[in-house]
Amino acid sequence: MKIALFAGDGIGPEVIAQARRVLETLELPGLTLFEGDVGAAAYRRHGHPLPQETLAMARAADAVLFGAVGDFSCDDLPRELRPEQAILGLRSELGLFANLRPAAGFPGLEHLSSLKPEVARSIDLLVVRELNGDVYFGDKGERGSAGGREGWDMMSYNEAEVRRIAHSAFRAAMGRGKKLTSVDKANVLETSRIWRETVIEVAQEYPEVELDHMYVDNAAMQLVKSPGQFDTIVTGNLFGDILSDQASACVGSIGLLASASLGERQTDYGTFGLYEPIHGSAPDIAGRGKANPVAAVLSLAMLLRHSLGREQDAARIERAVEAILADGVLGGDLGGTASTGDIGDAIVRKIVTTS
Ligand SMILES: NC(=O)c1ccc[n+]([C@@H]2O[C@H](COP(=O)([O-])OP(=O)(O)OC[C@H]3O[C@@H](n4cnc5c(N)ncnc54)[C@H](O)[C@@H]3O)[C@@H](O)[C@H]2O)c1
Ligand SMILES: CC(C)[C@H](C(=O)O)[C@@H](O)C(=O)O
Ligand SMILES: [Mg+2]
Repeated sequence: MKIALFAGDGIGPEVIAQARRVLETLELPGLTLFEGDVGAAAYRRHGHPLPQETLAMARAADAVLFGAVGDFSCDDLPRELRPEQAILGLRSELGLFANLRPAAGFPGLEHLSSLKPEVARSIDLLVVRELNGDVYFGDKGERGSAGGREGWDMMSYNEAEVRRIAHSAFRAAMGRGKKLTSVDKANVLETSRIWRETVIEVAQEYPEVELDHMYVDNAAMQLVKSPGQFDTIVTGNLFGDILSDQASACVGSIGLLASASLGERQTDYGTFGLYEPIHGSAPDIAGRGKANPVAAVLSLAMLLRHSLGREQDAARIERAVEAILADGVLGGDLGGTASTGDIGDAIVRKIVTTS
């Protein structure tokens, strides 16, 4: 079993260090870890945010655990050299089109949500975000116009792209509450019209799943008004990016939400995937022990479940995280005083003492 660790920039290395400690606590037999450079760190060392060696390491691994990329010092670089291209490049080069972003309340943390506790308590949803298409990967550029320089980004989805993410979402919904909400902007966008029609077509193959459709503006509103109505949400790359950050504040903090990015490649142990917190490199708190490592640790749990077939180890980690949060081991993002290392310590201790 091979796991590639790409820590990246800002708080990436801080949270990945804690996830690594948790992984090492499990003492999995036959596990090899590799470390690769991504993001601004890779740009400084190799002149590129996603060096060929890193991509090759990802391809040779059974799974990738990713921290975060992004550094304001790189804001003026051409787009293809910006740190964010590392994660975008990995997602597209590795064919990771299905991004699973679960958001569920943690018992005892309801009062720390941005919502009323009784509303926060009802959250248990999964955002299935398409990750290889949309305005992210369409043609883009800058051109002259009567109004001065004009930036443009092409938004598109074809039926094949929508069909494969719809299948992923319907399958995910089958394993959950059998309710799927497709989020689009079909009242305005042609892209969304094709999206909606294709999702309806795929739905024929999943008669047990109740499907509904919601415009993204309404979905953003419903997510804070009554998030308990959502079970599984399927949406495009851009809408999924935005709604998942919003869902994290409904749960309590962006430092809590994990993600899995999956494609079609199967390994000896499961489905190849890349796992990362939904948050970024958080330059405002980087290097000060203030980052919440829970999202990275829960991303490790998802990795063990989906890519290594180790459900019991995944569940052990998730139980430990829930327990330490209920015990009140909270970082600054949740109004507490625990440092990144304190939270990692508490998770490791909980795993060891409850096994
Ligand atoms: N997948 C990724 O690597 C990824 C994801 C999002 C943003 N980014 C990049 O990260 C950089 C910063 O972007 P941003 O500020 O918009 O988003 P961000 O997610 O890095 O931070 C948003 C806010 O949440 C806080 N936060 C984030 N993670 C936290 C954690 N684990 N614990 C406590 N607080 C946390 C930050 O301090 C900040 O106030 C940019 O360069 C952006 O492109 C990368
Ligand atoms: C860093 C950026 C390219 C990325 C995205 O937009 O997908 C991030 O916001 C995320 O959610 O993983
Ligand atoms: Mg994002």
